[in-house]
Amino acid sequence: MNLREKYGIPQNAVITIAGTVGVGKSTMTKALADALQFRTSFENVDTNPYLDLFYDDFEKWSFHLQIYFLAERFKEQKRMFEYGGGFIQDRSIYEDTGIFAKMHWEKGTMNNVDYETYTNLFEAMVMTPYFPHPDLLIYLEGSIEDILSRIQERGRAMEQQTPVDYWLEMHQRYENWINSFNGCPVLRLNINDYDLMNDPDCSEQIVERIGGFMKQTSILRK
Ligand SMILES: Nc1ncnc2c1ncn2[C@@H]1O[C@H](COP(=O)(O)OP(=O)(O)O)[C@@H](O)[C@H]1O
Ligand SMILES: Nc1ncnc2c1ncn2[C@H]1C[C@H](O)[C@@H](COP(=O)(O)O)O1
Repeated sequence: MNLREKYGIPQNAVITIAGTVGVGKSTMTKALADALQFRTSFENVDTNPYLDLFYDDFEKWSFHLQIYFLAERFKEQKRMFEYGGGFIQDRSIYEDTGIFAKMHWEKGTMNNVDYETYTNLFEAMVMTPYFPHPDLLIYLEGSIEDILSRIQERGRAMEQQTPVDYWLEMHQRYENWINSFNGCPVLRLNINDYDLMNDPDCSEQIVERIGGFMKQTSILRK
């Protein structure tokens, strides 16, 4: 019996991994997809035509980048639906609007007209009964010190040159955002409570928690 069957996780489940930049979403996505034999849906940073430009000039490129991310995530949503689920997704679509677009608008690096155009489009596409929400959102949380050292260790040039205040603000916004998020069930995992790099049993422990949590939330929803 595989881990998915052992812990009663439905074959068609869609699990999305949320959390601030550098917290460990991609690493968790790979580990869970391997453990559950699920497909992955990644953000593709290397082929994103706006990301470098955006980090060089937030004001000029924030609208273009948000539209690009929205289109990419929507296409991924369609792909997951067409396969009939069974996916681990690296970052949820909700973070684009709830964290990034909102933060740039409030900081003045996205103007009012662009923000309104973007939010109207987002709501028309996502906030409808036709949009399938994930079965579970796993929220990865950790201290800002650990997250900054992970961003450093990963070494993406565009992120290294960004002032630390940007990451501090984002970290704070994530905490506020997740406390009021109600788009789907949320399981919080603290990055100090597992060690995907050195502990071979850790994936199974996480799958066990997911299975228990999904069982509990499906009973509560009945
Ligand atoms: N459980 C972990 N323990 C130690 N380092 C980790 C862990 N998960 C991720 N990392 C490291 O932290 C950095 C950021 O991880 P990544 O998965 O790319 O984050 P995200 O996708 O959230 O931006 C990478 O260098 C990765 O190797
Ligand atoms: N919606 C977004 N707006 C601005 N920047 C974004 C958005 N989504 C992702 N990003 C950036 C943040 C990182 O530099 C890369 C990849 O994110 P990661 O958390 O490392 O997977 O894209």
